[in-house]
Amino acid sequence: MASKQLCEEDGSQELGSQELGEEDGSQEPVSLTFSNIGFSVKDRRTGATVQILKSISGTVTARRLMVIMGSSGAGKTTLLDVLACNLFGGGTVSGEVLVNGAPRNPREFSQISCYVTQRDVLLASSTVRETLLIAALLKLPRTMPTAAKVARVDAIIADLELEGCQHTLIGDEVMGMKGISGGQRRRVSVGQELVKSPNVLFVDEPTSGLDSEMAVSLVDTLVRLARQNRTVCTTIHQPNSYITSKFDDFMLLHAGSVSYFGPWSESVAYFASQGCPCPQFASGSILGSRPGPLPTDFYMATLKIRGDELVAAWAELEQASPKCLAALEAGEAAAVTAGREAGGHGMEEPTQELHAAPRVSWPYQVHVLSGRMLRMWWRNPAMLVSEVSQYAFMAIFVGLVYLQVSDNVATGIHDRAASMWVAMAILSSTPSYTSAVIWDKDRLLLRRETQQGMYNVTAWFAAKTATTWPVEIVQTTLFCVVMYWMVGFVPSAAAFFIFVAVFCMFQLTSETIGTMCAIVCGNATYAILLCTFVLIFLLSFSGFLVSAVPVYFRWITKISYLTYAYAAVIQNEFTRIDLTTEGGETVSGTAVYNSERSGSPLGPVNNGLSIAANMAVLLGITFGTRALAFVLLFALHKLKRL
Ligand SMILES: Nc1ncnc2c1ncn2[C@@H]1O[C@H](COP(=O)(O)OP(=O)(O)OP(=O)(O)O)[C@@H](O)[C@H]1O
Repeated sequence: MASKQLCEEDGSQELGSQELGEEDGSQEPVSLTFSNIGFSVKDRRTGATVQILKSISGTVTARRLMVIMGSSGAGKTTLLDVLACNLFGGGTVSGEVLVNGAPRNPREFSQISCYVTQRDVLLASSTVRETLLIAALLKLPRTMPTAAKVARVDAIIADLELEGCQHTLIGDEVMGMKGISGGQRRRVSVGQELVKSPNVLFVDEPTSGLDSEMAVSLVDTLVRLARQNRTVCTTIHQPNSYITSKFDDFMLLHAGSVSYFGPWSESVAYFASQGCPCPQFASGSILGSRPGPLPTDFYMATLKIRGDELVAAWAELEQASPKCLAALEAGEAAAVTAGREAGGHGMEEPTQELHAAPRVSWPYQVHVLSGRMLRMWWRNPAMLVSEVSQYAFMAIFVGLVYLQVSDNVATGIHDRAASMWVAMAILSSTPSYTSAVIWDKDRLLLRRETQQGMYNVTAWFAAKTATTWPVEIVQTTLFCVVMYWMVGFVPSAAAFFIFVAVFCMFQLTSETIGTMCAIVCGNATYAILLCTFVLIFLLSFSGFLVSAVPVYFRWITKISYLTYAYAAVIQNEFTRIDLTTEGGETVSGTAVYNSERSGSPLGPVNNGLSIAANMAVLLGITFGTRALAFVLLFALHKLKRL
């Protein structure tokens, strides 16, 4: 019943043909032909080339469900990655992929195709409904009314039987957020892709983690989608007999090569012709009346024993005659007739012009993403509380160590300077490490969703900055409020606000440095190592230690944000206070800062710039590093190295 709903919707019956018509206009039958596909990577240890896919050829046709099977490690996912233009992390692809007979344009192809990957990459803090709604809001054309987008989400929820958990969080056990089950996650991933009603749908192991009833229902959905003029290619693990009865075309891989490709219905006869009769169908089977293994189970078992032989036989056959392609063409004609008889879409001539629907505007992308990022904070109060209490605890710690510093020259100078230095050491490491760890989760979601064409990487970065920076500023302000008054710095509103402003810029820069390290390294462990190295480097070459820095490293003090931040807060404090000696003599703090008094320890800190000038440079560094982080992100995203 629910399934019917989705079909009707896709047939533009329910939601207004105007809006969907626009989208369906691009829903032309697409056939994907690939020949001699190879994929190789370099072995990290030996440097030798490892051939993962070897000369794979085939066709995926509209209205037919194409299933790729093979043992674990046979190359199914890699083949889907190649066909879906979803390769990350290097490797060399060879061969040719044609879309409706014309060379594939990856950009255009990504707009008409969708890929449900094996691993579900979903935002833990969103509910099922929100996840699908955000996909609909960002993926569907801007000309489509929001009500129609919501209606489509409703239809998908019904079709994938997610009504019962639509308001449940996706969740993440590692984060301590209880959420939906593994099977429900799989369905949400498929639903995210169905939102755009793609022409071509790649699905990697859609049934893994599902019970058999749900697996059948999902495969039924894929068949239905195929019959609606779509090209559907999927890998499936351990299908039951009901599921195999739905297969149209079938490719069997063994160690990166094809051992059979053609209509599913002909596979039994083909294996029999190679001396491997499937017991279930063999006449005079020794199994008698007992049911034999399913053909798929039999093929997998046979490949284990005679895999190389079957691969060689198939290669020979392919060279001799393109039998499989001819068979597929025959199969396609049958499917079209079946589609007509079933009252499906009328047959349209395949076209080579693939139209992309206009995407939603950039500000709208930022708006939707910002909302989602903000929700993440209040949906996960434990995370918010732990962040805030962490800063409060650190501030109390510094405050207690340097509680109410004296105005005595002997200790007052040192304690003020040291407390600020310790605060900066804390506010350089904490936010940078946190952002490096968070990036690890963000990266996968960003990669997946930009690959799905949901939004631009620029929109994500703008939303991230717009939502993270206010939280960072609140945390730093809290830190400063507690520490400033506990340590007993000069009781002046102007001095306090300058102190807060400098520390906020300092903290934002530290956070960006952590993000940059994470973007470059690609994982949190290496990012934290790199971050530690960078921060130690910058801390060692700034402040008190400047005079000890070798001449050839002096340039580092000039670019270190610590130099300017420290000079600003020290100057802000010392130029407003007077200190006293043991003998009761009054010493001006300004004189101490300007080293007009012999033995002043602040000489190396004074960089000759005013407070305003130091703050201006710090502001420039804050925005400069942010811009640099964006350039890095953008470049690695373009190079598919995220
Ligand atoms: N970038 C890569 N670098 C090194 N090896 C790779 C790379 N990509 C894939 N492989 C290797 O290629 C082989 C095929 O991997 P693939 O994920 O395509 O297999 P699969 O058939 O989908 O397996 P499964 O069913 O277990 O998911 C595996 O041995 C895998 O380790």
